[in-house]
Amino acid sequence: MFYLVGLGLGDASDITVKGLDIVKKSKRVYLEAYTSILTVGKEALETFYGRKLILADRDMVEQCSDELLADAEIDDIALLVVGDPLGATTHTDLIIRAVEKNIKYKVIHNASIMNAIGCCGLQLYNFGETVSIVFWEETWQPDSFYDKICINKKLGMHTLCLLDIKMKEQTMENLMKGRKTYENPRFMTVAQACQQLMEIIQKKQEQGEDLCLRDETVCIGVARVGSDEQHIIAATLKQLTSVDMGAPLHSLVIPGKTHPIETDMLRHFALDDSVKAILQRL
Ligand SMILES: C[S@@+](CC[C@H](N)C(=O)[O-])C[C@H]1O[C@@H](n2cnc3c(N)ncnc32)[C@H](O)[C@@H]1O
Repeated sequence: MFYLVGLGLGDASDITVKGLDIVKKSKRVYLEAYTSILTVGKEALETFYGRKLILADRDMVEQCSDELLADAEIDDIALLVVGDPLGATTHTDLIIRAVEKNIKYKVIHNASIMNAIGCCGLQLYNFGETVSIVFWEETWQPDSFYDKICINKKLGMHTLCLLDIKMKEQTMENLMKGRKTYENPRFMTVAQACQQLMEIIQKKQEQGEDLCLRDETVCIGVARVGSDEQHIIAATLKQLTSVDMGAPLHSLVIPGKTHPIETDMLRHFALDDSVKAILQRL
């Protein structure tokens, strides 16, 4: 059997009882560590699970699935994925390859950023399409995520923005060994995402386009959701460009039309009185 086991969002103890049983009994256990991270490294997971884990990089999962799935017809093989195995990260390609090899599979679900984002006070029912904000390079500065945010906003829907992770192989290994020396840029911060959004707004303004986002639009930055160090700040887009949300992972939420209860919750996370005043007028 091939198991995809979700690890949740916080630390080693967020695995489900069912997931832990599978980890303990599986012949090989891989840890997918390139799409997301926990606040603890591989060693802490190994100590908690009481067994060794094999690091699975993007190449192994996407190009060398034969190696990963080897003997899964007869033995139990598990792939651990931070969050939910099918939340935001699509591991469906791996499932398709298992099915094509006549390997049975099971998904053990867990909390995902896709549902835990409810912690910011906005109703999950009212979210539109999730977008990814990628690191800009000198010659590659895509802004299609802005258009999607505008489509959601026009429909009154909130947007969850997942922020880019650029990981070198060595970086991943260091991280998984629990070394918390995060070089920049590796995990996009809320401030970096807001900076890129401000640049897009400025460009659109110069081109005379209608704007769906402004410097003073209240947005919500979240960091390390689901961990003991979870941090949530509601502030204007401009303010968020200089707010330090601390260690990764970060996400950004752009509210659409807010219900009074949602606004009440946002007020609890307001950076200062000026943000509370804007929320009061929504
Ligand atoms: C590609 S998604 C992987 C999602 C994961 N499989 C899940 O179900 O949560 C990774 C992105 O989600 C966001 N993210 C994941 N976990 C997070 C957390 N605990 N706090 C804040 N953002 C998080 C970050 O923007 C990160 O770059």
